[in-house]
Amino acid sequence: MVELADVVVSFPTNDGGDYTAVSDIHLQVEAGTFLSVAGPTGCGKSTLLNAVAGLVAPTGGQVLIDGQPLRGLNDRVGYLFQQEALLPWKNVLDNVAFGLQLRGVGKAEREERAREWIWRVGLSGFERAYPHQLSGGMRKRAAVAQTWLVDPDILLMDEPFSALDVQTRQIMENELLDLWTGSGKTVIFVTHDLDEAVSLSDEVVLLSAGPASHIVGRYPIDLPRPRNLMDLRTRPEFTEIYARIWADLREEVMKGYERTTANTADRRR
Ligand SMILES: Nc1ncnc2c1ncn2[C@@H]1O[C@H](COP(=O)(O)OP(=O)(O)OP(=O)(O)O)[C@@H](O)[C@H]1O
Repeated sequence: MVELADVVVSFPTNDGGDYTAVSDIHLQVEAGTFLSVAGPTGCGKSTLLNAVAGLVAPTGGQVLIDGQPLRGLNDRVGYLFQQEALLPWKNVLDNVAFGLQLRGVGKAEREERAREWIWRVGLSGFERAYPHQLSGGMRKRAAVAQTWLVDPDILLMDEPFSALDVQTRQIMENELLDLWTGSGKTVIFVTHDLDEAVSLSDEVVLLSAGPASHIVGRYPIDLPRPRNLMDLRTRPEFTEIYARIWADLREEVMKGYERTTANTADRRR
């Protein structure tokens, strides 16, 4: 289980002060849950993921993994970013196998395991291709294989599909659910896209507008699984829960927007 116990994260500002990004975050994520975090832009979604990854140390409170306080980097997580994570000078096989190479796994074994994952994500035949020779969707598939291959218990995903076109994105979301189903892995998925959050998740957590962003709502998503995302979005149960969360999110988005425009007006004066 991942637990954020009264987590506060502040960053130093250029004028010598502090900016509190998130505050009083109390959240328990049961093992095997698919949880999404949504909220207005800049509210601190990535900061929370970074805290779970151990890339950012909380200024207050703590992150607990199976009840143990996290110190330093969290070696149980795999992190899938929005940005390209593949190394441009390595081919698909070497990119996918890279995590195992870092762990000292021998060449023959890591290549065999990488080939298995390359096949699972539909990239067989492209083992020797370099990232620039692949489409955005194929690069994302390779990154999914790279993350999944090292078999992390916890997957942190920061808007992983946002740069993809709509159709590729839907295909990737479906594939992600297929991979996750039955894996027992805990997923914490950050997205701007409420539609994506509702369709994929067991629960959606909504953060308030920053600064000192906190949790304003937790919404269990009781849609049946397995889900076919191509059909799910037209179902009345989907639109009902979507509309409920959107009403709250919209309020936070407007608050964030008003604060940003007020700050801009102050600076102009
Ligand atoms: N390393 C840092 N140093 C200073 N400020 C930071 C740092 N990282 C994040 N912040 C600030 O903390 C706040 C939250 O940032 P974060 O990237 O977590 O938000 P987000 O919700 O993921 O944003 P977006 O939705 O735009 O991707 C922002 O105001 C950001 O400027």
